[in-house]
Amino acid sequence: MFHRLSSSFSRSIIFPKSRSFPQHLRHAPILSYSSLKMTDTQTPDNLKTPNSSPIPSPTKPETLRSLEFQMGSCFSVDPIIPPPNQIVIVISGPSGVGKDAVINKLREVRQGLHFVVTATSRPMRPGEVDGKDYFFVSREQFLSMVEKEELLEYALVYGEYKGIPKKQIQEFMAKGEDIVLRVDIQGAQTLRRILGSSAVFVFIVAESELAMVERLIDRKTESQEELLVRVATAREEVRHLKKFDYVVVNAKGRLDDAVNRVESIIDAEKSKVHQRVVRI
Ligand SMILES: Nc1ncnc2c1ncn2[C@@H]1O[C@H](COP(=O)(O)OP(=O)(O)OP(=O)(O)O)[C@@H](O)[C@H]1O
Repeated sequence: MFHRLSSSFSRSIIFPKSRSFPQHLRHAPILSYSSLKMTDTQTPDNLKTPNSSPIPSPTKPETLRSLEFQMGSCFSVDPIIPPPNQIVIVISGPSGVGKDAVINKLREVRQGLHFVVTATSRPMRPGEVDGKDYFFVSREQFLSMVEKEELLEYALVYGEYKGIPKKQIQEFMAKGEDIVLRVDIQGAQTLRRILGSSAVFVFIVAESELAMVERLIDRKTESQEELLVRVATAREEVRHLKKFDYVVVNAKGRLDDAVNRVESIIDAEKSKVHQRVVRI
């Protein structure tokens, strides 16, 4: 290193021909051999002068200017890589695995995400809030949205319509937010056809079938008949796992772990060299 520096500095300096090289740097101090920082103990004997005064070290700005001069251009303050693209993350899984629980927690702990509010024709459950949990609309209103092509995807789920309003996604992506969609397996399949690999698909599972069924029973929002349909459907739905990009286990009492895992997926996606590009 020492040899390379000293020999290059001892040669005459040729000004770069680049037009971009700023005028003021043409007069910038050039680091010479004598200005290289070197403590007395490191100085070779044959270079020591009697009663030599301490050699002043170049300041940081001087070093920078000198390096810029030798590189032939100024160092840019622009980011080396552009900011990551916004992502669309689709969270799905069988009924009762805890999709809403994961999403509600994610909402609390992570900034910069927009959780798309799905439109549905199903009646409100106790504790649900219109515009927060879902946009509750009549069947007629829902079908009118379908006709006007205002929905990215829609489906008839357990006898009720559910659909994703396109405008909401476009608006929040324009604001720089990442989009979280919460859909059932049927919806995820349709979204995969529409969005392909431009979106990230995450499958939430319970640790076991029994745990999932117990959660549904404990939730006390379905009748015995409805429970049977959901459980039978869930058993079939687990087979769709292979069409997803990631799987997250939401084990009993371990909701935070599941949410951390989803956050890690978002972080990994944001760090991808080849970013996904979503157009809706
Ligand atoms: N990790 C967990 N440990 C214990 N209970 C949980 C956990 N995750 C969710 N639950 C509970 O399980 C029940 C079902 O969860 P949730 O409603 O979020 O499921 P879901 O997948 O959104 O269901 P659906 O698709 O039917 O709407 C809820 O009562 C919820 O509080």
